[in-house]
Amino acid sequence: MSTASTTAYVLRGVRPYGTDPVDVVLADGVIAAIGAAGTVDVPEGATELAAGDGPGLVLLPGLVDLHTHLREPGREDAETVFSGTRAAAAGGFTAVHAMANTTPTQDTAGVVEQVYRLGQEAGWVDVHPVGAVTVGLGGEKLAELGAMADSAARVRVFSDDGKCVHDPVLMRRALEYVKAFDGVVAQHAQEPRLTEGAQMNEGVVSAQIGLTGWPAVAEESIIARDVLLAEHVGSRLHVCHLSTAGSVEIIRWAKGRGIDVTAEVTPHHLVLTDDLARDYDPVFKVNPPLRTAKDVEAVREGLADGTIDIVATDHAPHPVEDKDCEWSSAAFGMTGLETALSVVQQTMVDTGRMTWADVARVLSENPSRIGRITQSQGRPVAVGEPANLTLVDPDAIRAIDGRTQVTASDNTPFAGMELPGRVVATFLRGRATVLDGTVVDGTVIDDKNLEGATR
Ligand SMILES: NC(=O)N[C@@H](CC(=O)O)C(=O)O
Ligand SMILES: [Zn+2]
Ligand SMILES: [Zn+2]
Repeated sequence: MSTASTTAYVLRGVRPYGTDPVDVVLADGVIAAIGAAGTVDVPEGATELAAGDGPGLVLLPGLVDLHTHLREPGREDAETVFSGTRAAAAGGFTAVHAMANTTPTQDTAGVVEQVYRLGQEAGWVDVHPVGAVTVGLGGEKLAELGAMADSAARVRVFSDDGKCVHDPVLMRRALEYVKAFDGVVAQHAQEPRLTEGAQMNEGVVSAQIGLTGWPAVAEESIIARDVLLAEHVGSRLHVCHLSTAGSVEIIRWAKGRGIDVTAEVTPHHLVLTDDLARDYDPVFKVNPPLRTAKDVEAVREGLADGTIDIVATDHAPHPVEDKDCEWSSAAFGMTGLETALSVVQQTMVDTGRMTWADVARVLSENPSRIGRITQSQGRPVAVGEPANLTLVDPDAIRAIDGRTQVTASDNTPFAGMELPGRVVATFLRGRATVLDGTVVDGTVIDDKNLEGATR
């Protein structure tokens, strides 16, 4: 049962991709009309959303996250499918890919279908489970990739994220296997031997404060190996959370050679540096680690010039007891769903390096394409298209506070900072999941996901 399509909306004076103001009508789950003020037919009883004073709200295709940790099953104390997807809607997302490092692992058709159904029941965003590459993320035996692909969850993205698929033979087999169903292997690029006991980026800061370093080469050597493997077997590779200047160079080289590789950067790697580790506050402990200012500049440049295809949150919620402890025993990871768009605005749009159309590309169109969900998500803001939309106020300034975020965990590295931009409304197939910057509770099972088996 879906409550979609019952309410019609007219968005007055909004700017698709940041262009000139128009009125946009949403009805029956689709974009019914777009036109100059006063020129479009507004269905009777439609709810009006006005852009207010100033330059007006920016209308984007609903955001798509290729890398979200929802923690269910297994760590419901950190997040559930419900709480994590509610946070995603608050952040402007209409679809997320749920990473496989759950307990039990998302390595069978049964577990991915369970997560897929939980996503439908929650109804906040489309949930696309990622399948594990190896059984239990153990790195020894390929999981049932085909069964997950054929399941109701229709898995296309496979990853042992949290762990690297280190065995080159297994990585090769996985790349070969996923070709049969147009899948992609998303690699967490971390050479395990080079990162034993690693706590933060290896560099000046780690030497000064006495923490074991995670060298850039541990990431870069795996990426270099994997792009060559992908070329050798003619398969598609995706690189998770790329974080170093050298990694950007390797991807640029690989794309120049025609290798079918895509890459993501997280919001935190676009702005934060390893200097933040100096106070030993584990909120800044993450994998891969925060790097240097030079790396931050390189990933921004790579994102602007298209070397890096997408921004993915790597939303990694952890309960207080796993983060509020000594640095060396704290968990790796930070939340990101509710701050991602603001960080991209601050680092890329407000600096003049990207347009809002570019934001739509890196946060919606490209992740949809990589995840093979282009029937339903990352589609143009155009008449007849499904009304998966995000309405942003770029002039708002928000003070970030982990305790008031929608996610069940409060480990945001942006706590205490002010960030530009606020998600005013999010629509999933024409149904508002967020209005006036607040999530709309009382949603019900949404089984209209066109990519799923239940269409
Ligand atoms: N990014 C992190 O630091 N942690 C992730 C795992 C991962 O993305 O590698 C997690 O699951 O907590
Ligand atoms: Zn990872
Ligand atoms: Zn991750």
